[in-house]
Amino acid sequence: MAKIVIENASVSYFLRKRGDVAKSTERGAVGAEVIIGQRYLEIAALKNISLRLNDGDRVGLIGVNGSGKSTLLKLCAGALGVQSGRVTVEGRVSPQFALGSGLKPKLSGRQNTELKCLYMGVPQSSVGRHVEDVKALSGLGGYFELPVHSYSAGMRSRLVMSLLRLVRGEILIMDEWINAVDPSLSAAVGGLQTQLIEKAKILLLASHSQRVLEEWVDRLIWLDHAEIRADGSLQKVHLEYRKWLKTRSAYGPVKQPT
Ligand SMILES: Nc1ncnc2c1ncn2[C@@H]1O[C@H](COP(=O)(O)OP(=O)(O)OP(=O)(O)O)[C@@H](O)[C@H]1O
Repeated sequence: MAKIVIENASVSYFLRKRGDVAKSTERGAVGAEVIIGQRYLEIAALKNISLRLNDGDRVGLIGVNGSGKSTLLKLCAGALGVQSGRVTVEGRVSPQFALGSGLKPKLSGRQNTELKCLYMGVPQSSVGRHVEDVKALSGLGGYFELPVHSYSAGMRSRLVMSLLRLVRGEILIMDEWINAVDPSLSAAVGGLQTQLIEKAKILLLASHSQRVLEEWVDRLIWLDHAEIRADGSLQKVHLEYRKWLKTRSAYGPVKQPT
């Protein structure tokens, strides 16, 4: 049995105060509230979040930029602690969203893949096989042995997408859908993603794409300014979200009704 239970959890990021901090509390169209403390600026990324994900759940996360989606994914993946509240995770977590982050530009595709194997908990005895699998899927050929800083943007994407080979676990946590660079790879990676999602006991997926959400989830959680604004069926919550988007400006605070 896999489950995630979050009880009244709050997460803040803290930044050292520098310069004219008063301006940093100005409200824009995106992001969490910035609070001026004695020595630090506090960004309140999640406030009093409670939610429960059970075996079989296929859940999407939506919300405008900076509403807290990635922070919630990190919390569920055990990559962040809470300031208050409690998080209980039962089952092995696969944080797919972390695949592209932390690539070392000076290391080769092969060396980066070996490091990711360690991070993803691949047993030592099968690292070699997994690295060869990633190389084959990537189609990078000899470039797999060259430093990542020498790759084109598309080649880098190929490496990142091929790292999907290393993902395993009961709870699949995915950030924005990876956009494939060319059709030959997208078919292979798409197939791999489908297999992973079908095998997963719980899927938690943050995406701005209605098409992606409709394909994979049936429950939707809408985050707004660090809080859960709605949690329900995909159709109902997406409709509410779209209506709400029309009432606000993309550049500044919410429009006043005329
Ligand atoms: N490492 C960090 N240090 C400081 N603040 C951070 C950090 N990561 C996120 N934040 C802040 O926390 C808030 C929530 O960010 P988060 O990345 O969770 O949002 P998001 O909904 O995933 O956004 P997006 O759709 O743009 O990816 C934002 O206000 C952001 O500025």
